[in-house]
Amino acid sequence: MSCFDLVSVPRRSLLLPPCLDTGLWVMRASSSSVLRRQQSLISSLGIGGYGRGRRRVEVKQVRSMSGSAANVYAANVLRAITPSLDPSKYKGQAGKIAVVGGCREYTGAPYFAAISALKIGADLSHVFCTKDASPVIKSYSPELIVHPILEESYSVRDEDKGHVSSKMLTEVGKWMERFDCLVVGPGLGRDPFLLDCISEILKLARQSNIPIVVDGDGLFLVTNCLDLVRGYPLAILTPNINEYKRLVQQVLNCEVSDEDAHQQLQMLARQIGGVTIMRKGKSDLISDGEIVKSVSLYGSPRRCGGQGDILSGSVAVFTSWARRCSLSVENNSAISQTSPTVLGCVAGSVLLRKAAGVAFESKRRSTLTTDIIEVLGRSLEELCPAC
Ligand SMILES: NC(=O)C1=CN([C@@H]2O[C@H](COP(=O)(O)OP(=O)(O)OC[C@H]3O[C@@H](n4cnc5c(N)ncnc54)[C@H](OP(=O)(O)O)[C@@H]3O)[C@@H](O)[C@H]2O)[C@@H](O)CC1
Ligand SMILES: Nc1ncnc2c1ncn2[C@@H]1O[C@H](COP(=O)(O)OP(=O)(O)OP(=O)(O)O)[C@@H](O)[C@H]1O
Ligand SMILES: [Mg+2]
Repeated sequence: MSCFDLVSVPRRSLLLPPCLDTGLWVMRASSSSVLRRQQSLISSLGIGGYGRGRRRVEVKQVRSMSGSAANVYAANVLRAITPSLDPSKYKGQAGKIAVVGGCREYTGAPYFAAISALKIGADLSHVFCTKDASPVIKSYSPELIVHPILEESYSVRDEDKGHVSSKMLTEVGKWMERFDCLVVGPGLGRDPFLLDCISEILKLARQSNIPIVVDGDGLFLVTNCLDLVRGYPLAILTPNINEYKRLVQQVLNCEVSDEDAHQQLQMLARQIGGVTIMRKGKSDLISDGEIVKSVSLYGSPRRCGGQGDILSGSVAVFTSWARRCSLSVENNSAISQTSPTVLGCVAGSVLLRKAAGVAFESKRRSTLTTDIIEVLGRSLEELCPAC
């Protein structure tokens, strides 16, 4: 069964799978309305670029553009896994996300991840952070549920560490089963005691079969202790350029290759036992060791810090939606074999890039992460209208 079968949810069905290698499309219904829908999807993506002195390039032909085909595929995945707004649903059904991160130095990163999850459509978003970071994060937004339970070495005496660690684990444990996805690492810092505690949280999440997006300092931890995620199919690693380099050196014992980027990523994911990895960059490359997908929608030329944090929160929401989709008996026949973690990465990436592009259109050089968060809803609406 092809991955694109997943996007044949009736309300949103448009196309059969693009052959991403050739960029060719096969029409399910040979009607001009399909073409029109295709064009409208492309225009909602805003495919084009912002070269010097150049506005968006209008796309006239789908057939010859394998990059664009991949982007349309990504938008279709997003549309397929995004749940409809059904009045019979109750709070929590659209997702409960928890971000584990936030310390003295970094309070922005966990906030960006957690608020993005809400803006995209999750019902509840929690943050587990250090005691110092908590009042700051709470003051950014009343929407977030903030748990000041983590401690760094400087605030704990050596003899108290065992007790503090088990108390923290008990606290997190009380909530764990309720979460649909965990994001571990944005703004966590690298305090050794804190990272030891995080290892225990990772083990607990794994026992509870909860998807885990590992980002930022969570990747620093996991790269040095791969067994924490090895062989766990619900683990998603989202490395940036530095984090990917460390991962490749540690696991494959070689340098990052841009020529064999797809093969290297696939090999890396396999070597860690089939975790999903999204290598962030000019194109986001995603692999679970079986398949490799790429999202290269143009986005924005601004590289302000925090965009990866938005992405981690988004991937968490879309992964939990994709899982729900594949668990649903009703949809089973139409759902592809593609793992929900890969689908979640694809959807998160296309949305972030679209929103970054929208924000850049108005803010230009002054575009910041908060500007991108502000247009997440509008961007999602353009890709997947609520009604
Ligand atoms: N507004 C906010 O709150 C934001 C907070 N953010 C948060 O920042 C954290 C780091 O993420 P990042 O993306 O800067 O890490 P990255 O590119 O690997 O490193 C760049 C260089 O710095 C160095 N280095 C990093 N940490 C170090 C440490 N503790 N101690 C010493 N060196 C350290 C690193 O060195 P290396 O790892 O190679 O030793 C590399 O040379 C992470 O928690 C992220 O979520 C971001 O999300 C942005 C918005
Ligand atoms: N050269 C680029 N062109 C287009 N998009 C890019 C480029 N580099 C990164 N991105 C996109 O920006 C998003 C964040 O990636 P980035 O590498 O900045 O993550 P990060 O360093 O972890 O961010 P953060 O500052 O939040 O930690 C990803 O979706 C990525 O694809
Ligand atoms: Mg990052």
